[in-house]
Amino acid sequence: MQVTHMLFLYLQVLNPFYVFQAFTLTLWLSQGYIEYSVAIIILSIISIVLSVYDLRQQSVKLHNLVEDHNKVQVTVMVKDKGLQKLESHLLVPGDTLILPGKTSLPCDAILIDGSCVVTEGMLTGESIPVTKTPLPHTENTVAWKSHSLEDYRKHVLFCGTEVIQVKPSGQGPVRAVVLQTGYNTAKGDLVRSILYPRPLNFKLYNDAFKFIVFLAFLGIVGFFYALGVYMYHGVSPRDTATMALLLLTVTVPPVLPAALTTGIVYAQKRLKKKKIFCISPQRINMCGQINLVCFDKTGTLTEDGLDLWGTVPTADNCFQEVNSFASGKALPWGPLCAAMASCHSLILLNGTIQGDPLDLKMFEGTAWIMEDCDADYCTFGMPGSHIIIKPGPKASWSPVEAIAILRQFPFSSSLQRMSVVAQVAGEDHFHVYMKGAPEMLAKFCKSETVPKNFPQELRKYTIQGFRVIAFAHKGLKMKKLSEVENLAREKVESDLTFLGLLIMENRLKKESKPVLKELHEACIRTVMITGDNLQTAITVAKNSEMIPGGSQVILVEANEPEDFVPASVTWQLVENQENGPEKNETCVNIGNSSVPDGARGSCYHFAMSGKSYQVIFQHFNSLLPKILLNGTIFARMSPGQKSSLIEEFQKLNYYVGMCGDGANDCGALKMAHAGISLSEQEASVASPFTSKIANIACVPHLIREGRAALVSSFGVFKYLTMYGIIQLIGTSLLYWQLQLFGNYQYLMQDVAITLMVCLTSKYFSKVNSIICIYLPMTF
Ligand SMILES: Nc1ncnc2c1ncn2[C@@H]1O[C@H](COP(=O)(O)OP(=O)(O)OP(=O)(O)O)[C@@H](O)[C@H]1O
Repeated sequence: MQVTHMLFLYLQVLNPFYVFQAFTLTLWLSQGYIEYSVAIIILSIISIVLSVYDLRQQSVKLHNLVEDHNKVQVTVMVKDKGLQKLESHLLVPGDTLILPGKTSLPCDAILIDGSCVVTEGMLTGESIPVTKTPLPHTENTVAWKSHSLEDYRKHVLFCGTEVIQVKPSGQGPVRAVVLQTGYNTAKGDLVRSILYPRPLNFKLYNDAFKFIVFLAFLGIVGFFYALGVYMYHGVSPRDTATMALLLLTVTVPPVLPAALTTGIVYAQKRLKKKKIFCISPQRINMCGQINLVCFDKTGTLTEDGLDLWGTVPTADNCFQEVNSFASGKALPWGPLCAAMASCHSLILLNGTIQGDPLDLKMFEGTAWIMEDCDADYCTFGMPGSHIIIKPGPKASWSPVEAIAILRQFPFSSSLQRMSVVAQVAGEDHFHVYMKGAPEMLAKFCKSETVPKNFPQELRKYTIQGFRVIAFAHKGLKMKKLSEVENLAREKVESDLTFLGLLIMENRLKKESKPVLKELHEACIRTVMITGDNLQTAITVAKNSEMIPGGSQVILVEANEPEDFVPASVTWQLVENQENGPEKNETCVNIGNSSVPDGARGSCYHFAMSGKSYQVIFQHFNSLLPKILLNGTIFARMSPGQKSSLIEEFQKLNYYVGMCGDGANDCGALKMAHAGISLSEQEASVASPFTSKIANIACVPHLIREGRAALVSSFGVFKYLTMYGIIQLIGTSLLYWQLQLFGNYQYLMQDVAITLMVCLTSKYFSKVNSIICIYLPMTF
């Protein structure tokens, strides 16, 4: 919807504050305050024009963001008529779209034939290519969304995203069926949440409103006082009424509501210079109130491009020697090397390999190369239109000439794993390779293939802060590609053989430590919410001093109820973990839930996994707030759990900031009072704030500017209300003598003094560091 200038003007003039002002001006004009009234009319016109211009700018920006994808030409398949070109706004759910190549998607659609690679940066802020696969053809009658569980997003092309590559299947062009259009799309939903944000319970606005009501009450008292005085002196009823109404208007300065937004305008300009963009300026004031900031780990606190450290293969169910990458030797050939070379969702785009930074690093580590399937390989008996990988010149010797990646079951944060089906050149059967979070992957492996010392080996690396990925494999007995194409994910991801671990360095960004220190000094709590391993998260938190040296970490583990055993929570000091789980452990059962005595000091930090969080959320809801008061590390959290945690913090009256970089943080970014997405995309609807500089230094900048805006709005508000009360008292005293302030006195007070205070507020609101202050939010 395009909102015109005239509509904005109309809405602005009908604003109760301008209606009140019109009433006041009429009164003043009737009293002969000509110069003063003219000055106020000029100021009001300037103020209305500026706000209309500002609103229109915001609306045009948002409109362009929405409209860009609405004006494309699309090709649809029409029954009995073949292919037809039409304007994208004519699409309706159920149309069959043909995707010829690079294009912007004007609607949400489900892929039914062929696969394609898209960038979803506009929706998620993350600009890495994502592979979309067609909806599998299954015979059952279950709705496709419930059938594919969380995986369904892998088949859906979202409006506003860009298709950068299409891969037709053997059966014709890439086809998708339109699911939703316009405001009903996922993007429309996000835009709606910007236009009509969730009402935020902001104390400043609530208190300001209460104070205005109080001033209005004072005005009414003044009104009756004036009536009394003028009637007592026998003044005509008409003049008495005018004088009484005049006193009523004196108390509430008409510029009051505008004063609350002055700071925001200046703060937004300063943020832009620091490459922090904002699509919801009302949130800036709220940033000043933030007293808890949640951080995602990978890509936010730590570097995105991880460095390879080593691999630990298994043989005969035992871990072997570590192959270190630092030695410079090529990774020796073996099943683990084959898995690393083939289990990823990288794509070849204009000759360069692109995709998830983790996948990129891992593939580089194998020194294999990637090619699109060409005639050569098809002569090997390999099917066409798939990615082919083969040993590069620097790779170690391998008996395998090439591997074709035939099917991908892409990675998702909630699944914590991905798998591929591949075929080795010259072989007539297929292989499944899987990689993912070690704890998750072990669940899909045959237990006898997982080394007995798996937990200890994993802990050995995670305790050093490494990021660990595990690999597994199985052979598929099928002979035909068509059988592979119809395989369900559950069938592929079962009974695997554990292959080993890949260990990656997880280096802190250089800005992380000083920023966390600054936040601590300002008494702002910091919390880590990550999808990574719990021990890795604890180590990173210690290294970054999110958990200061000398503090103790208590591991909270909660177990689901089983048959006759109720749900339980166990507490364990991380330092005591080596002593074995039996020792130093306290069990707390339902009905007897309490936080251990030792944990009440602030130098204790609770750490828990997403699984434990879920159990506590469901079975120990009254215990949750107590844990959250000292909870600092939340690991292996799914995207849904991340946003639920933010909501729980908000219930404890925290003003929560969230800083994240990936698609798995989107829900949490939207839920927080101030979500900051680290993204190269300026125009993203993923969160209210976007920082183009990919480190957490934007957090103190934003809090500082928020506080500056808040302090200046509050200062101007205080000044104006004080000024209103002084004017009420002054006028009341003069009324006693049946006198009034002169025209020029009002002119000086209202225009010269008040206007100056509002306009120069930007100079007294600039702060250079966040200090530990308690902002004056109540009167
Ligand atoms: N491309 C991938 N393929 C397979 N497994 C992966 C991949 N990327 C991450 N993982 C595994 O899944 C886990 C969860 O990933 P997720 O992206 O949710 O969080 P993260 O990147 O580890 O951390 P953060 O939430 O701090 O960004 C990771 O810890 C890792 O073990």
